Amino acid sequence: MYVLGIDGGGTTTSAVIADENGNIYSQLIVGRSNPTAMTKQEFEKVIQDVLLNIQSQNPNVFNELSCCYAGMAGVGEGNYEGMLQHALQRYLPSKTEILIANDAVNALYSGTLGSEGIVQIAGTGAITVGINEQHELFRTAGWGYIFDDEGSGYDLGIGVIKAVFKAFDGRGLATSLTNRLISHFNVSSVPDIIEKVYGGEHPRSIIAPLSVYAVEEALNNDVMAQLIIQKACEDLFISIKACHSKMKLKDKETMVVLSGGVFLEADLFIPKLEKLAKISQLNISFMKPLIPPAGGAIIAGLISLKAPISSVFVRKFNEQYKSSHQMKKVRQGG
Ligand SMILES: Nc1ncnc2c1ncn2[C@@H]1O[C@H](COP(=O)(O)OP(=O)(O)OP(=O)(O)O)[C@@H](O)[C@H]1O
Repeated sequence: MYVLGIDGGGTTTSAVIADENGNIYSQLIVGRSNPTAMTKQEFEKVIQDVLLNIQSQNPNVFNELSCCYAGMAGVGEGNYEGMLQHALQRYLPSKTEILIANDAVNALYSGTLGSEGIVQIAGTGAITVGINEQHELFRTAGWGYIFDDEGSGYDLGIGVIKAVFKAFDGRGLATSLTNRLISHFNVSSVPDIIEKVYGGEHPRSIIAPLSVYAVEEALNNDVMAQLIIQKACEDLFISIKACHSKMKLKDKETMVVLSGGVFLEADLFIPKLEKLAKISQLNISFMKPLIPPAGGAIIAGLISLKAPISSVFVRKFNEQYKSSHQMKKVRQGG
């Protein structure tokens, strides 16, 4: 049984054709496909490019697709499902079932492999989404970087800049983050950072990448960086707890999947989150994703087809899946 899984996000769109054993037949990673942040024409063009490319890699398998599961950013927030359905229908075989959902479903199933649970996404932004056995979605946080998105890459980046300026003034402890920012922005003094932050691209794209310094310097035992990470964990936990309460899970054991760039070093976050869960007496466990989000879309598609998922799925899928870095090397002939 062949499923096309699409994971459409604010930065990249990943599409994969796979079967219930985790064998991959076509794969592609392109730029963003968030209908809330692009014109209808731009969005339709991305979908067209994705489907034509995926088809050209393996036309025979493409023609036999049982299902296309598209988990896309922005779905559920506006009236985009119709537009997406229409765009997909144009290029897919007529017998292929089309299912559309929010990309949080992909992220959750990349860890739980189809079971209910909560996914805490922390990339450039941060949002908590719970999905129960009835496939109902519960959302907390993630209302935008200006006043929300606590625990996101942007939020950590703001924490880094604040710590550096406070240390400069003597309002805060000296921190190794200062040298990291001076070298990142290639400036000679802390005040020179201001022009770099205000003078260029969108502040999100300048500030969010600084989150990596909070993580790295926390691992290097810098006190200020550790405080930034601790605060992020506390904020993220408040959102997880609120989502858990909305889902009315009570004492039922619940998995929380940590997904997104901020959690690349998940082991820094997990013990802190576990401690907070223990204090709150919540029966939740935190886990890293087992497969990429596009694999989560394949799982969701297989579940809707009531196809059994093989015990070798995760291993085979991970062996055959190429990261965006590997895909780039293939395109460059490396
Ligand atoms: N090693 C790292 N340590 C800490 N933060 C990181 C690291 N790598 C990436 N990030 C953060 O994650 C962000 C990228 O996240 P991700 O790739 O999950 O998706 P995104 O599409 O940009 O975000 P979103 O899900 O909010 O749309 C970066 O902007 C940065 O803030």
